[in-house]
Amino acid sequence: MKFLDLCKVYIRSGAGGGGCISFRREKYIEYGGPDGGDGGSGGSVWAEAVDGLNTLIDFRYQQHFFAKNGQPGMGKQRTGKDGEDIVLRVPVGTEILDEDQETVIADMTEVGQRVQLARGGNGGWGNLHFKSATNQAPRRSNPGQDGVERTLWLRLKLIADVGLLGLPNAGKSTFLAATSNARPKIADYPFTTLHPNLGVVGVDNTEFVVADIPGLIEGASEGRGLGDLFLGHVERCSVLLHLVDGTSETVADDYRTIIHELEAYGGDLAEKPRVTVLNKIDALDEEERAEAQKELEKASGGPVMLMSGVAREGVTEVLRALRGQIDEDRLRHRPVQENEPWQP
Ligand SMILES: Nc1nc2c(ncn2[C@@H]2O[C@H](COP(=O)(O)OP(=O)(O)OP(=O)(O)O)[C@@H](O)[C@H]2O)c(=O)[nH]1
Repeated sequence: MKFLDLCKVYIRSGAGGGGCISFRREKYIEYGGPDGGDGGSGGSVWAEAVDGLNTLIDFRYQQHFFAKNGQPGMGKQRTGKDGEDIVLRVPVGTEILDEDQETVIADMTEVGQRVQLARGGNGGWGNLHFKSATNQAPRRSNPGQDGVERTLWLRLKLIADVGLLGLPNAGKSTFLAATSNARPKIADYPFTTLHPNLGVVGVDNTEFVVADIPGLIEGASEGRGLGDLFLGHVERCSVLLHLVDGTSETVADDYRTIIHELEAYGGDLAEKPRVTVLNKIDALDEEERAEAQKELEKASGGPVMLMSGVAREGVTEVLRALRGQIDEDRLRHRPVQENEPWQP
């Protein structure tokens, strides 16, 4: 799965078709009046934010978007055909920038949002339009208006759906590398992850974005360690994935350390839906698994899933659980639709 967050596109709207000069010619009718039709309009170029996309990869394969010109007008008062519009389908969170890469033309933040990037040229008037009391046989028509050509940049700012939490060495980078396109550094020492890594994760033909947050340590919310810097990113996630290292002697304490940090940070972080996972179960036998799971369930007061990022055991189940939470969150935050019955 590839992932791209900046790309250049060339767009051009269609020119309008020219107006037509023509006169009615029929048997037994002398001096038939003007009957030249107008040109059709050129196609416009639009951008539309759509659901279910989270990369700009398609724009690597196609960068040119030229709408068709309008057709010229014709005799017998026939108007030329309009050029068809072109729509660039972009993921939600895409910014459209001018050629300078600085001026933001549009920020596509909502599904269905549509912005016109280049307007198609108007069609020219045919000579029928120029008929007047003093000029019954005008030999005049207008050319169509030119199309507009632009170079634009698309920049995708992904907002992570899932924030990965856990003490240093809990296996966050390993999980992200195993499930997504992200290639984080993995090492057997704390704080391998210095910047949040974003990865697009796929499960059951849907995708979502996971952000790896550098290991939280005690006191991170007061600015110690690196964690605090990145808690801000977690704030916008709809669900948190909390990984606990199953090989630790102190799983319950490890769990609480993170929860305390979340509470200390404030906002609604601690109230966010969470999926709690006991990781590295490949290194535990049956009995140790059960014991650690029980301990963690007691500490968290909720269900605990078992997983091994390395052996890929239980990974799909965890991804499905996350997907479920993301969907629930979307339903909760969805704007009320028109005509939707009110529900208390
Ligand atoms: N046995 C076992 N080891 C694992 C598993 N997942 C990760 N590890 C090991 O645990 C160590 C730390 O893994 P990372 O993925 O770097 O942990 P992290 O939570 O991202 O660590 P930081 O980036 O430092 O916060 C590495 O040596 C991994 O090989 C697992 O499922 N089973």
